[in-house]
Formats: sequence, C-alpha cells, structure tokens
Amino acid sequence: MTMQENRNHPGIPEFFAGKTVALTGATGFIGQLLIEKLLRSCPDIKGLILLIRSKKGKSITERLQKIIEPPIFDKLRKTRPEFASKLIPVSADIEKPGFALSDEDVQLILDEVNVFIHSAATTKFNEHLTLSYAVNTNGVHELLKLCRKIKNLHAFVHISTAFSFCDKSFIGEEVYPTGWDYDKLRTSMQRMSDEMVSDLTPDIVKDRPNTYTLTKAFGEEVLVKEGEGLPICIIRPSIIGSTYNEPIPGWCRSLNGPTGHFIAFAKGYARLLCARSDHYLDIIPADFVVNGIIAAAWKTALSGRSDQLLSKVSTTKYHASLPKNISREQLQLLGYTKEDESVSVQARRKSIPIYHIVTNPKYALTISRMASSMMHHFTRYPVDNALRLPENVIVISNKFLYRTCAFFLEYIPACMFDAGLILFGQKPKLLRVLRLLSSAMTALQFFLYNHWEWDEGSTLKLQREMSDRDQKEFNFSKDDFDLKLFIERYYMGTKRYVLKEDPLGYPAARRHLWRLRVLGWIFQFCVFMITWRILIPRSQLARNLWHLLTSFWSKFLRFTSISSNLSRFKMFH
Ligand SMILES: CCCCCCCCCCCCCCCCCCCC(=O)SCCNC(=O)CCNC(=O)[C@H](O)C(C)(C)COP(=O)(O)OP(=O)(O)OC[C@H]1O[C@@H](n2cnc3c(N)ncnc32)[C@H](O)[C@@H]1OP(=O)(O)O
Ligand SMILES: NC(=O)C1=CN([C@@H]2O[C@H](COP(=O)(O)OP(=O)(O)OC[C@H]3O[C@@H](n4cnc5c(N)ncnc54)[C@H](OP(=O)(O)O)[C@@H]3O)[C@@H](O)[C@H]2O)C=CC1
Repeated sequence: MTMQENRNHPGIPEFFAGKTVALTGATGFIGQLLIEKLLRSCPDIKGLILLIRSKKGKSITERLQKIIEPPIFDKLRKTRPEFASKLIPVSADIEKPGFALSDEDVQLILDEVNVFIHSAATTKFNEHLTLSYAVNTNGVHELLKLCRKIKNLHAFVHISTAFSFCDKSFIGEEVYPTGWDYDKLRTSMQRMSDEMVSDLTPDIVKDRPNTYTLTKAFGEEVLVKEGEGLPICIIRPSIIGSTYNEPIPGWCRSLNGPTGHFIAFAKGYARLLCARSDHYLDIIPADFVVNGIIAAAWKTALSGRSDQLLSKVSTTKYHASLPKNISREQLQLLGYTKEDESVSVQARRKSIPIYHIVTNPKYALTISRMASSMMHHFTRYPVDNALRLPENVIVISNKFLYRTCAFFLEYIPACMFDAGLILFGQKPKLLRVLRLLSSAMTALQFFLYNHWEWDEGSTLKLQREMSDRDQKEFNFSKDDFDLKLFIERYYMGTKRYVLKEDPLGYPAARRHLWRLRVLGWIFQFCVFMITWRILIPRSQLARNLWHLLTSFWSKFLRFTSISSNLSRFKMFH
C-alpha cells in the first residue's frame, strides 16, 4: 500500500503540527526560504530553533532580524504578523567542537527537536581545504553526536549537492566511496601548516573540481559510517536558481551559481562564455528544493530508520580510483585507504534514502538555447547603465580561442574604459570585474564541460506518495514546469533583488541601449573609414576591392530602380 493510499498517515502540515524543527544554515539562501515555507504552509508548527553564528559584529538576534527582512516574508507579515515569535535563535558555530553551544541550548535541542535540517555549508568552491572540511565534513560528525542524544527525533535531513560525486557521469541514489578515510585525513591535516595543505590539495581533490564537492562527499560518508540507527535522508539539489513561484517568483540574493554571469552579460561587462554550447545546465528552482526538503523530512519520519531497509540491499564491492601524482605510500599516510569496508557500511551506502532534486537532460536547456533566450531578456528588460550592448554574447568551447578572443573583445576595451575613468578622475573598475569573472569562470568551468544524469526514482516515488493537496502545496514536480518561464523569472529576479533595480526604469534603460547601439554604429563607421583612408593610398588590392564594391552598389541601385519602375508599370496595365 502506498503512503497516499494509507489514510492513517498524516499529510505534511498535519505531521509538522506541534513539532519543533532545528535548522542550520538559517541565514543562507535555502535556510531563509525554508523558514518562510514552514511557517506559511505548516501553520501549526510549534517552533523553529535556528542555529546561527554571530558574524561581522552582528549578534544572533540582529542576524535573525535580517533573516526575516526581505520581501519573501511579506505574505507572512500580512497573514500572520506574529510569526517571528516561533523563531528561536541559538548561538552555534559549526567550525567549533560541539558547535560551541551553551549547556541550556543543548538541553533545549535535546528536549524539543523532532526534525533536524542541516543546510549549513561553506559553498565557496575554492575554500581552503581545512575550513571546507571543518564545516562540510566535521560539521556533520558533530551534528550526529548531538542528534543521537535528542529524545524524540523523527527525521534528520542532510542537504548535500548533486555534484558530491561529480567524478561519475551517472549518479545513482547511493553514497559512493571517495577512497579516503576522512578521519585520518583530518588528523593528517591537523599536523600540517595551511600552506602544506594548500600544496597537497590538488592531489587530494584529484578528479573533482574543488574542495567543496570533496568535503560534501565526505559529509555524506560521515552519515554512512556514523549515522547508523538514525532516521536520516540526503537531499542532493543541482544548481539552485531563483524561486519559480513561491513565495514570490524570481527571488534570489547573491552572485552564486549562474547569477553573477547573468549580471556580467546583461551589463555588457563580458561578451564571451567559455563553455560547450550543447552542454545542459541543470538549474533547479529554489522553491522546488525547499518543498523537496520538507516532503523528504515528512517521508523519513513516517518510514522510520533507514537501516530497516538494509536487508533489501545488495552488497557489491566498490573500488575507488587512486589519485596519481604523489606516491601511494604518501597518500596512504594522508588517509587514502584500500581497506575493505564492513558489510553494514557497504549496505548503508545504498540504504540511506537519497533524493536528487534536479532537472536532468530531459528538461534542462542547453547553454546555447539559454544564451539566446537570455539575450532576448537582456534587450527586452535591459539593466540600468549597461556598459555595452548585451546582444552579442558568444559561446566558445575552445579554451585557447576563448582566451585570445577575451583579450581583444574584453580586456582591451576594459583597459580603454578604465583609462577613460582615470582621465575623468574616477576609480577604474572594469578590469577588477573582469578579473573576478575570470576567477568565477575558472571555478565554474568543470560544470560547463561535463554532462551528468541523476537517478530520480526516489524523488518521483516521494511525489506519488504525497496527497493531491500536498503535491500542490509542496510542489517539486516538473510535469507543469516551464523552464523558459523560470529562466525569465530568474533574470527578472536578478535585476530586481540582486541589482536592486526598479523595473519601472525600463524606458530609460531602453533609451540607454539605443544610445549604445547608435554609438556602436558610429564607432564601427569611424574604424572602417580610418582603416580605409590608411589602406587606399597604400594598397592596389584595397583599391580594386573598393572599385568592386562601388560598382556592385551602383548596379544594385540601378536594378532596384528598374524593378520598382517595372512594378509601377504593371500596376497601371
Ligand atoms: C547570455 C549568457 C547566458 C549564459 C548563461 C550561462 C551562465 C553560466 C554560468 C555558469 C554557472 C555554472 C554554475 C555551476 C555551479 C555548480 C554548482 C554546484 C552547486 C553547489 O552545490 S554550490 C553552491 C553554489 N556556489 C557557488 O556558486 C559559489 C561560487 N563562488 C565561488 O566559489 C567563489 O566566490 C569564486 C567565484 C571562486 C571567487 O572566489 P574568490 O576569488 O576567493 O573571491 P570571493 O569569494 O571572496 O568573492 C570575491 C567577489 O566576487 C564576487 N563573486 C562571487 N561569486 C561570483 C560569481 N559567480 N560571479 C561573479 N562574481 C562573483 C563576490 O561577491 C565578491 O564580490 P565583492 O564585491 O564582495 O568583492
Ligand atoms: N546554492 C546552491 O546552488 C546549492 C546549494 N547546495 C547546498 O544547499 C545548502 C544550502 O545552500 P545555500 O543556502 O545556497 O548556501 P549559502 O551559502 O547561502 O548559506 C550557507 C549557510 O551556512 C552557514 N554557515 C557556513 N559556515 C558556518 C559556520 N561555520 N557556522 C555556522 N553556520 C555556517 C552560513 O551562515 P553565515 O551566514 O553565518 O555564514 C549560511 O547560513 C548547502 O548545504 C549547500 O551545500 C546544494 C546544491 C546547490
């Protein structure tokens, strides 16, 4: 019998009624949306305990005020103005042992929490391995220690990434071995200076593009090796874009993922994208991710512990590939291991429920189609004060060609622009922006050249098990998903919420684009005339070409006047 058929199962809002949810990463993009959605769609929830650290001189209560400030909370502000009374901030730093929680806060968590959602992570790709490990891997270890002591824990939802095993092209619903003993690696790193760790990082990361994906994979391995007996599930979203529908369409707030590039192209800072044009970019709306997380918490709580499924799982042996540059002995000293895993660990790799929240090639857009629909939006809804026309973005897959073109089409104009700014007594800015973009482009490169496909079996099953009402209220189905509309909303949201531009500024922005277009024509005409003036007196070939062109032009004019006279003649006879 499916869960939908079993009428004894509560629906999602009924399940959360009277329950307390703990959340890490509450100040983050997803954390903020989760808080809003849980309060809005599960009105009888008892409370949310938010694990927040103080940062940049801001206390946790000040940071809580910031969390609920944005327009995504406007609906709640209208319908339930007292909603903030359900939010309990506690001070927690994931990098510290035991999260540096106070004794009272630990007690509160142990007594009250029913569902734990772990969303905190350092999402910077090029983060130092030590810090990335501390947050994305050791954070999970510390959290499991805490969760074991919680009196009434129904579900532990861990947010990972669809790219944690991006060294594979088909990604199944299992936690593959990284080949590393993450704990031994941690001890090795503790004995090393930061510089030594940086030097060894490429050998440790190896087939992955960055420290982020490796430490997130370790985080999943922690769940396998240390999470036995707990009601765990893993959510793996792909590239999270803006919201599609709720609480408002197009909500986004940082330059992460593709947002930074959208802005760079819309503003005309960049013209070239180094990518494979037939590559699929797997972007998923943030509200789908949030709804998937809530539904997975509900399902996990109702299904019980994941190890109850152990008997159903076959135990195949895994062989992870060995990093190559440094010697096997050195790697083994660091924590690379060939030891066989126990049968129960091998089984748990496949038994923990994993939900891929992805578009998959069936629904995703190729880069070239995305670029052409983006350019359409750039001109239809132009950003304010664009530097150049955003109409001619070129996708180049050859890296050498890209670098050559970037030099002429991006760097030289940027130098000229910055020189102009200096002449007018202003600070140069374009070269800095280009340097940042180039660093972002390098960091994102791997994701623009490789293809992945994910197993979505459990995600689709989860959707089927939800009631019709819950499927609508907590929607993450792609059945009625219009990817083009989503991309349009994403771009509009970037303009409105990240650039903080008034959409009513369109006519002025459009006039500005026209000025740029006319300036462009004048510039091209001048370049043409100057080159011509230099070439005509010096080259016979240029003179022949000129004669050819002018004679073609006069023939063309004569032909058009004859044909228009002919048509007039036909009209009268
Ligand atoms: C017409 C054209 C349309 C075509 C569309 C195609 C667009 C292609 C885009 C490609 C997108 C591919 C995305 C793949 C992502 C895979 C995701 C895996 C999913 C996840 O699980 S992770 C979550 C997402 N995480 C990120 O996106 C983090 C990315 N950022 C970084 O890793 C680092 O910030 C970066 C970019 C390596 C720079 O690091 P660093 O040099 O150390 O500098 P800072 O981090 O301190 O930042 C300095 C400065 O840069 C700004 N910044 C941050 N990110 C970007 C960005 N993507 N683009 C431009 N600028 C960026 C940052 O805000 C700072 O600005 P300040 O003004 O504060 O100095
Ligand atoms: N955004 C994306 O495209 C994708 C994200 N994911 C995953 O989804 C989850 C949420 O991502 P998202 O919301 O976008 O990330 P954000 O970068 O927006 O937020 C990260 C959160 O983690 C918190 N955090 C980081 N370090 C610490 C620390 N030492 N102590 C306490 N809190 C800390 C941050 O708090 P603070 O404000 O204090 O820094 C912030 O609340 C992450 O696990 C990420 O790996 C997966 C796929 C794609």
